Amino acid sequence: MRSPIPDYLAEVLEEVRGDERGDVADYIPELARANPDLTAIALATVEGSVYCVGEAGREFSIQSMSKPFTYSLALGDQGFDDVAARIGVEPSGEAFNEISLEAGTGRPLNPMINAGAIAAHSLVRASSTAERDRRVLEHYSAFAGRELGVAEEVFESEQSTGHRNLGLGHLMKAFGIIDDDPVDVVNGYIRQCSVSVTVRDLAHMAATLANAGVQPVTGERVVRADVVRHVLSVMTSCGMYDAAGDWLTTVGIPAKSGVAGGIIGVLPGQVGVAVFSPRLDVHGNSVRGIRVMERLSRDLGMHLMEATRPSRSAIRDHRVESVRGEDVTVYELQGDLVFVSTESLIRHAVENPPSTRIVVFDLHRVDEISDVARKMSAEAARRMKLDGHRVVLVDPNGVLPSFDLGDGTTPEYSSSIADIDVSPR
Ligand SMILES: NC(=O)CC[C@H](N)C(=O)O
Repeated sequence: MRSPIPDYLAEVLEEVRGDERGDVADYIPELARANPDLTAIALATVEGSVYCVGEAGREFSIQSMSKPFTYSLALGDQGFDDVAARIGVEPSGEAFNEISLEAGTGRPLNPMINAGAIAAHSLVRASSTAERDRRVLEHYSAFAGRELGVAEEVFESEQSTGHRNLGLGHLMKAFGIIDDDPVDVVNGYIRQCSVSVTVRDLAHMAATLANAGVQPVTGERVVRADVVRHVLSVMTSCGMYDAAGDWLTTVGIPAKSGVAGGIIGVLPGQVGVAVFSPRLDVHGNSVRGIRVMERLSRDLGMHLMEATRPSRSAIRDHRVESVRGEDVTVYELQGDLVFVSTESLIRHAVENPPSTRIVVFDLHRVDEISDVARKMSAEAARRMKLDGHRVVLVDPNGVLPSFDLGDGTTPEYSSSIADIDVSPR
């Protein structure tokens, strides 16, 4: 069988190919030379598979899609508080290159507009500009899972016309937001924007964010999960500049666009997608790219705010079973235990208190137990013990390693229900 997924993506691509609205960016001379008809889509999963259609091997500059990745490096280097002292997390509702800084402090509103991205670049720890450039490039490469390079002609082209960004750099230096030489910092920022990527690279980079910071193919942990959560939050509220609200309602996933025509989107826990097509709308976002994202969101059920069926019930079966002559209550659990599914389990046990001495939680069909679910079940188990029950866990896959019930004791484990020790204690 041939996978239907590339065929589906090809159909989406064909649907937008004829759309000739918008113009390629021309304020960076090198970008004005782009072929406006190129279009490519890539989708990469958190399991490492990737599907590409269109001109997917074509390299183009990452531009502003670099911003979340540099921000993640700065957050890892400096910590949340020190970064927040210099860069806000509020949507600006303004164009990406707006010359606007917070009144009084000179702090850029967020790291997705140029001002904030320049400040974030300056916060990447390094003892020289060359080292900073190298660390940034290595960081992006780790996300992509291959060694990336800089398109020197794009760098030089933007450097020769980057007066607005230089202006922002000087302003922020005057406000003490950046410590280093503003010309060096802005050059470094322009260099990061000039890194060459394909949609395939970008999809893997986005999938690494979707995978809580672990590159799905190489298995490398590139950033901490708490950093990813922070970055995705800021992408959600600020990633599409003055179109962020419209984007969140229609597409509904954290995303970032670049003026070379790329857009990345991240569906946490599932996929990273990337689109490339150089014609831009007035906000500087790819026209065809937006249409592709809208369609994928609709077809693939990607909108984050989709009120889906509540997590599946945790209880697959609740029965009383006889083990060598003794009745035991068995709760057979399933799926991922998160707050709501554990709540429903506890509620069920409160409303229908087990009548047997031994109560068994059979976890062999449970995939994962979240932190809060583990704490809730430990407390519930402790209370069941206080009510006079013996609580036994059947956990052949080791999803719930031994833990303190909160009273200095640990739970009892059994390899199977049939093996439970029913002798009186
Ligand atoms: N939106 C963008 O992609 C802008 C990036 C570009 N390098 C700039 O600073 O103007």
